[in-house]
Amino acid sequence: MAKREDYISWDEYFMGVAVLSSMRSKDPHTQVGACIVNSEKKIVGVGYNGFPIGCNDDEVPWEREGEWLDTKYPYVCHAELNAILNSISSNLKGCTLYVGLFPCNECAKAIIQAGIKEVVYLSDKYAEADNTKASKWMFDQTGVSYRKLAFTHPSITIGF
Ligand SMILES: O=c1ccn([C@H]2C[C@H](O)[C@@H](COP(=O)(O)O)O2)c(=O)[nH]1
Ligand SMILES: [Zn+2]
Repeated sequence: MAKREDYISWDEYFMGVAVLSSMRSKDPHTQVGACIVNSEKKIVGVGYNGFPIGCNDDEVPWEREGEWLDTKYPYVCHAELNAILNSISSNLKGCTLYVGLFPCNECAKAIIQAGIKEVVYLSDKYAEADNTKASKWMFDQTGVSYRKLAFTHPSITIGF
């Protein structure tokens, strides 16, 4: 019997883990997941956007607009930062980060400082925002490559 031919690629597999992680997010507007992979194609960290451990999910706001302190923005911990902080390895040098949304400037700084060398993303919906432009400038300066996921499987179904 011949081997299966419709298996998913490594990129699809790791982005699939990132997307699955995003399904844990409680953000009603934008759910982001991230998956860090080392040079041996082993997953060393995953994360999603959410409030810090100990912050009550029911008390913190998920608003996007209004007084800054009454929005989610000062409190939410981004998927990429959570993946880095959750990592099982203290050394992320040369790793690739798969993420649903192009990293913001704060995450870009953490990615660079951690030694991650490649970012694979799904959506760049905030490409025109200054913080995304700053991320790309920093990645270009520091040799962190980035590319949009190329896929042959537009959807992956998980059933239980
Ligand atoms: O690099 C990033 C940028 C954003 N996020 C998170 C932070 C928020 O929970 C959402 C963005 O919310 P909007 O309502 O789309 O402004 O995405 C992230 O995890 N990583
Ligand atoms: Zn961020």
